[in-house]
Formats: sequence, structure tokens, C-alpha cells
Amino acid sequence: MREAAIIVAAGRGSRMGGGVPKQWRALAGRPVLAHAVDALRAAGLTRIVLVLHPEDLNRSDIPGGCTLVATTGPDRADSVQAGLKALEAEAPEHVYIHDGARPFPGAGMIARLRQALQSHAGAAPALAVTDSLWRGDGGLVSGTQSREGLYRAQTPQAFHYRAISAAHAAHPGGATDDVQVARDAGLAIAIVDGDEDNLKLTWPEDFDRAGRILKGRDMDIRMGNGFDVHAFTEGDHVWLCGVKLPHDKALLGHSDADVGMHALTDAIYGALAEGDIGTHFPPSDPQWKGAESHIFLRHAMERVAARGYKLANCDVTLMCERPKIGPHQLAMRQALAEIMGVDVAQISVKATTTEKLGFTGREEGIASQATALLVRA
Ligand SMILES: Nc1ccn([C@@H]2O[C@H](COP(=O)(O)OP(=O)(O)OP(=O)(O)O)[C@@H](O)[C@H]2O)c(=O)n1
Ligand SMILES: C[C@](O)(CO)[C@H](O)COP(=O)(O)O
Repeated sequence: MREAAIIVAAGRGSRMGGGVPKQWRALAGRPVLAHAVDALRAAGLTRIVLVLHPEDLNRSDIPGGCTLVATTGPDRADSVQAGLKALEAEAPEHVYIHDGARPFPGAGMIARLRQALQSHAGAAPALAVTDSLWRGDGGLVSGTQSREGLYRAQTPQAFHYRAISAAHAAHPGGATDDVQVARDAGLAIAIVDGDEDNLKLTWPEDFDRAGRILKGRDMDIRMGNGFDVHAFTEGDHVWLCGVKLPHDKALLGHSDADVGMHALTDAIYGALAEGDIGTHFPPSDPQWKGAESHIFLRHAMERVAARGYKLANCDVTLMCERPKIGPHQLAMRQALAEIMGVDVAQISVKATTTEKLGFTGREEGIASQATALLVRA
């Protein structure tokens, strides 16, 4: 499925005040916008367009790996349109439009949006209003309003790309969000459950709340380890951590026998307490014979997002005398990062010999162990 995200972050934060626009202010040492980018990536949205104010284009803390678009349009809708236009050539199937001022869009919520887009032109997260609603005038309650059927809208709001592009192009302006634009074009938009933590930083006190949310998350971590062994057989190459290395032997296995990727995948399943590769892809099932191991790793990462977590970091150790791993370490980290949709800095691959001892020392096979740390997304 081809999907992309647009994060609008060109606002000036007049209600927040304080000089620096809120999306650039630090939360736990990193700009608010960096948290938003990370959260979308953790949910599998790796193609991201950032819409920025031209004054911010030279900042050193712009999150990497995103397409940058500048706009001076005064309204949020101008920024959204600039982002949609930047995706015109590739025309993704689905687009997720998110506020840069919302640092915590949860992976579970994005999974719900993805599901809803299978049967709707658009879907958006929202929370039912639970407080009583009043109208006020001059400090006095001047009336009441039924809360029946009322929702607080959040982002990302997700749409079929062509439908929302056409809706924005035809819209006269004045909409506060993209659901309004879509509805004005006659599109039916599904409501999915939003998330209380997915707050929009609007007023100064919102930063205190965001800080409290982050503090609570620090404790929600899960750790897993994985171990795997594959024996050598006749052949001319091995697959290790997603990289094909020429060798005078091959590794024997039901799949492509990528022992490093298997240990890592099991570490992730372990962190979730969801069994191991065999639980999800039984070796007795012929459809997995010769399967490429990235299928398993991608599935494990999908489970991470579906459970509302993201990868903090992982560490893989390969145990073999040969092939020599050192020259390929970076390529392996890059290959794993690409498959997992995370930054290469979150992945470590290292190797050791066993001093010619044991089955790895006798070059009968390769062993690998891995550790993975997950944190609440
Ligand atoms: N011309 C604009 C206005 C808003 N936004 C973005 O839209 C999101 C939601 O808007 P809001 O919270 O209103 O942000 P600001 O416009 O920055 O705030 P204020 O209205 O207080 O000035 C923010 O990520 C903001 O950066 C944008 O990209 N372009
Ligand atoms: C898009 C939005 O965040 C949905 O709740 C909201 O409408 C943005 O409003 P703002 O006036 O730009 O703060």
C-alpha cells in the first residue's frame, strides 16, 4: 500500500506565545515536531512531507529523512495544500494529515485509521465530548448545549489522496480541519477512537501536560531477547541481517536462514510476549519454505505498532569465524533500518568469533543473539 504523511508545521503559535513557535520548542530535549515525526514513523508512516514556514528552513533541528516544503500561506489549509501538491507526482493511495503541534499520535490510533480507509474515503480520530457544554457571555453562563453526538477532532486525519486533493482544490477556505474540507466535497468520513494523549499544544499549560505524558511513558518499556542457530551447508552465499554475502558455504534453513534477522525478530516478539517466529510462521507450513526473512521482521514491527509501542533500540550479535562481518556492519544496520522503518542509529550489529571453540569455532554454523527494547509510542 502506498501511503504518505503530511505534517503541517508552518504556524507561528500566537496563542502559545514565548517567541519560538511551539513545534520547535523542546519536549524532553527534542523539538515537539521531532516527537511527531518519530511517532508517525513508529506507526509505519515513513514517507513524510514537512510543511514549514520559510523562516524555519535553516534550523539545525529539522527532523531528517523528510521532504521539506515551505509556505507563507496564513491558514493551516494553505499548508495542507502545499503538502498535497508536493505529493502530486507520486500520488500515494492514502495520505495522513497531521498537526506538527501534536507530538503523540499513537500507533494504535493510526492502525485504526488504516483499517477504516479500507472502506471509507476518509477517517479521522476523535473523542466523544464527556463534559457538559455551556455557552458563556461576559463571565456568565448564557445557555447550555447538548453534548449528544459531539466529538473533539484530532489528527492525523486520513484520506484517499486524490479525493482530498480535489476537495482542497475546490474549497473556498475557512475550514479548521481537513474533515470539514472533505465533507464539504461530499466525502463520507469515518470516526475512529482518538487518544487522550494526542493533545494539540495550544496554550502554555499544554506543555506541562505533554511533559507529564512523556514522564509516564518512560516507565512503559518492554525488553526481549532472541537466539538462533543455522548450520552450514553447500552453497556460495549467506544472508545476514538483510545483506547477501558471498561465502564458500550457505546456511541451511526452512526460510532464507538469515540467522541475525531471526534472532532480532524473536527478540521483538519476545518483548511483546507474543511467542517467536515459529508461532507466527510455522515451519510445518510449506508457504514459508524459502521465505525471505524480512517478511518475519516486518510482521514483528507491525505487531509492535499495533500494540502501541515503538522500537527504542536493538542490538544484534553474530557469532562466527567467517565470513568477516566488520566490513558489512553498516550495510546490515541500514538494511535492518529500512525494513523496520526506524533510524539506523537505533540499530547495532556486531560480531564475535568464539575463539575457534564449539560449533561456530569449527565453522559448522552461525549463531546469533539479539536484544530489543520497546517503549510506548
Ligand atoms: N498557516 C499555518 C497555520 C497552522 N499550521 C499548523 O497547523 C497546526 C495546528 O494549528 P495551530 O495549533 O492553530 O498552530 P498555530 O497556527 O501555530 O497556533 P496559533 O493559532 O495559536 O497561532 C500546527 O501544527 C501549525 O504549525 C500551519 O502549518 N500553517
Ligand atoms: C486540525 C485540528 O487540530 C483538529 O482538531 C484543529 O482543527 C486545528 O485547529 P487550530 O485552530 O488550527 O488550532
